[in-house]
Amino acid sequence: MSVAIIGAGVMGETLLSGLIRAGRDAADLVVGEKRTDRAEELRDRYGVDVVSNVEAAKAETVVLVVKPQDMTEVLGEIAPHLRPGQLLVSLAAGITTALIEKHIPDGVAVVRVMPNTPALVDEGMAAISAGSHCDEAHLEIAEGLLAATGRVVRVPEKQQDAVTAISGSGPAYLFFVVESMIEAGVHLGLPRTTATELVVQTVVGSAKLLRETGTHPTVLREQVTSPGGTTAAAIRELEDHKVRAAFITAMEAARDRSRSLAEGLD
Ligand SMILES: NC(=O)C1=CN([C@@H]2O[C@H](COP(=O)(O)OP(=O)(O)OC[C@H]3O[C@@H](n4cnc5c(N)ncnc54)[C@H](OP(=O)(O)O)[C@@H]3O)[C@@H](O)[C@H]2O)C=CC1
Ligand SMILES: O=C(O)[C@@H]1CCC=N1
Repeated sequence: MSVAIIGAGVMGETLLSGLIRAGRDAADLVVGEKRTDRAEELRDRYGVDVVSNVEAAKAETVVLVVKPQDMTEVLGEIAPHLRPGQLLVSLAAGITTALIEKHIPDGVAVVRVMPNTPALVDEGMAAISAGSHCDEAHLEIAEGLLAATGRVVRVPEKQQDAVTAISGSGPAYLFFVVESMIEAGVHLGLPRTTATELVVQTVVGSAKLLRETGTHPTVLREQVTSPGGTTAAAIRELEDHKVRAAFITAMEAARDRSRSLAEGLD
């Protein structure tokens, strides 16, 4: 099964590297990339063929990983070369399957995916939704691609903007918390390297605890919070600074931005 990736930036290269790690034959993968220096880099690094978008559009499965703003231009370029029976998988935030279907021939199936960057270490979280001409076999192909780099769930497409706000952008919020805790450690007088090691291992350990025990995060937080102790003092400050409310409004903003990304594209 041949797979083309059009748009090999951060997310496109993440998917490409995951497919290679998972044992896909580089001979069955092609990348659509215009910049010659980048094409050379990808050829050297992964042993894949780097071709024009038009050439890439001949693959059985074509994965679009360009920015939402570039999507209609790329669709316009490849649409005359797509044929019924192919599968088009879009990883772009905010771009609906209906918008994509307007630009391509009838009979080309579309799957919308929201992945995230932990896919780079095979701990990705991807949510997939079917377009209107998509059957179970198409969904399984898309699932197979994303399962190479982590977990995959199916969601109704109307949930994709919320998914984008939670797991798509989510790694950035956690890195922001990590940065903030490291700065706090430095503020408290710890060497930066020590603060970094303490925070990174605390995040990894806490994530493992959540996943491996399946215990509710509230219970896990209560287990850390000794009566009248240090954690209670810190959590009170986080509540006073409305950090919980800030998370909700931040994710509403991400959801709204996802909804508006396709504005002006038709
Ligand atoms: N980064 C993330 O965490 C996530 C990203 N996504 C989605 O993935 C998509 C890509 O995002 P990201 O990887 O961050 O962005 P990048 O800017 O890193 O990647 C976009 C890539 O598309 C290339 N490109 C632009 N126009 C064309 C074209 N006409 N033909 C071929 N390639 C083209 C760009 O090349 P050049 O640099 O030469 O312009 C660039 O390499 C977006 O739609 C985003 O919503 C989804 C989930 C998570
Ligand atoms: O910031 C963005 O728009 C993309 C989509 C989800 C994560 N990164």
